[in-house]
Amino acid sequence: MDEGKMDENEWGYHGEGNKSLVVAHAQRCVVLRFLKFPPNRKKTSEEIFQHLQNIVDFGKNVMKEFLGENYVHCGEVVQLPLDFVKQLCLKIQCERPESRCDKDLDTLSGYALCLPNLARLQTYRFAEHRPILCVEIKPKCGFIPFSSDVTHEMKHKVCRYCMHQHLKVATGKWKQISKYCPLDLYSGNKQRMYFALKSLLQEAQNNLKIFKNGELIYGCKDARSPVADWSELAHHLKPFFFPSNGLASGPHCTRAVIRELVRVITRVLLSGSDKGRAGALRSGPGLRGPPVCEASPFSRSLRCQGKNTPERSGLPKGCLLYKTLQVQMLDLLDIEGLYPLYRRVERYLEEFPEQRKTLQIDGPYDEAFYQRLLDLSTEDDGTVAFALTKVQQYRVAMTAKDCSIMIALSPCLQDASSDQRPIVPSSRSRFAFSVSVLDLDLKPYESIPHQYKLDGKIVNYYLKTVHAKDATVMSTRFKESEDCTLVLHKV
Ligand SMILES: O=P(O)(O)O[C@@H]1[C@@H](OP(=O)(O)O)[C@H](OP(=O)(O)O)[C@H](O)[C@H](OP(=O)(O)O)[C@H]1OP(=O)(O)O
Ligand SMILES: Nc1ncnc2c1ncn2[C@@H]1O[C@H](COP(=O)(O)OP(=O)(O)OP(=O)(O)O)[C@@H](O)[C@H]1O
Repeated sequence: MDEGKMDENEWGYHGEGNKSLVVAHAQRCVVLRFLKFPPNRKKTSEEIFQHLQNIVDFGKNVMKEFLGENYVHCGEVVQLPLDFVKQLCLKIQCERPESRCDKDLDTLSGYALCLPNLARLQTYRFAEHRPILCVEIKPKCGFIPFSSDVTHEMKHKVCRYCMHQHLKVATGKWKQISKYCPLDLYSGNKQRMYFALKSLLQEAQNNLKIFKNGELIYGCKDARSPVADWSELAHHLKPFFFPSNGLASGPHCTRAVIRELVRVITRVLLSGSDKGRAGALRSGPGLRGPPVCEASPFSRSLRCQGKNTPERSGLPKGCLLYKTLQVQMLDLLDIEGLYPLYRRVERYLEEFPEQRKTLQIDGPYDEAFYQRLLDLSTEDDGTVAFALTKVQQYRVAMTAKDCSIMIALSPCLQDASSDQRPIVPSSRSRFAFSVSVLDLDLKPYESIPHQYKLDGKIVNYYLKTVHAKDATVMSTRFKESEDCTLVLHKV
């Protein structure tokens, strides 16, 4: 990229999250990722450069090691003309969802990350004329805490995502509870994975987006986005999955297309080579938590039918979901066990503030930082060193709980032998695919107290409302059955 000759007209709004905004080049397969800040909290250019460089280093030295070279794209920090950034910011403003406008794009430093556009097959430097379909999934935390520090029994039964749904709906973030449960997606059981993916398609929230040729065609821009329209989605997808047959439109066609999509995504998610060192993190068999979440409609319906809870089929060790889950499980103590250790580090830093650098709280995220993450002991010897290791592991785990997976699918030409990339078949077509992870920014040390408070809020809200309601239903049912028994007895 020639940073000297930047033209804002060649770039378009692509998407944004809570902390960054992404623009994509119209022709080339690259994006620029800018940081965002609340209006009154601007940082210096030097701080922004360091922040972005830390993101790159963390990707290179930590996440590539854990997840594997092929899945992680670190990009590079680029310095752009300020005039270009200002014009670009003005140009894209009208496309930003209202709910994200509480933060402004950083237009003062001129720094951004330049990354491959993962919504297109990243193996190409230049956009092809071949159509490309891309599915982005933010799977969230795929396990139930196994830590003995957990004080609420409910946290050993219902996963955080399912509990959090109730608080999110109550606070108006989303309109309705999703049937998606991360434990179903991470189960490795195809039936459960289909259910999870279909649930994401029904209620995408910020967990699913679909792009066609780089354009968002499905998924929420914000809570006010219109409800999911499967027939419109099927209309977009039909040429990919049924390229040459005249499958009639209508509900039958919609179902067939969605079924194909879900099957292909499941296959891709279960594929992968065994590179990366997530295996070094494998915890013992006792340290895994229950395989199902009691709130998942899938396991609930099995229970209602009197069937056993499904076995943990397990994910293949080479696949990205497996590796991501291993990194998530670096959260060995749960926030309840971690928080006192964070306080220990805090007390130490209050006494010796100059040690912040030595402890690598704000980087550098180098090989030494990575090596310390591999110590999975949970025996607290009372030292700051132990507390620090657990704090850093927790930050990395939280990062893996909030990252997204991008799956890019491109229909294969007849002579697919020339294609170097893996292929996934569907019933009527074949796709070359690539899988990547994005949003691997290490969670800040400062967010730990917020995590602690939020955790309490999520659980208490769930216990107060949903569980209490369930208990009322159960006791009514119990009363009814008692009444019933009494009646029978009398007769
Ligand atoms: O706490 P959670 O689980 O709600 O996750 C936050 C996400 O909300 P979600 O539940 O996925 O809708 C949240 O996503 P949205 O802004 O809601 O799209 C962010 O990803 C946030 O990360 P950060 O503070 O920007 O680094 C996420 O915060 P972290 O907890 O990962 O720091
Ligand atoms: N390299 C990339 N290629 C294509 N699209 C990307 C890329 N990086 C980010 N995006 C798109 O931009 C969106 C926002 O990016 P990202 O998730 O990194 O933002 P964030 O603000 O860090 O997220 P969060 O809300 O989790 O903090 C993503 O959901 C994705 O659709």
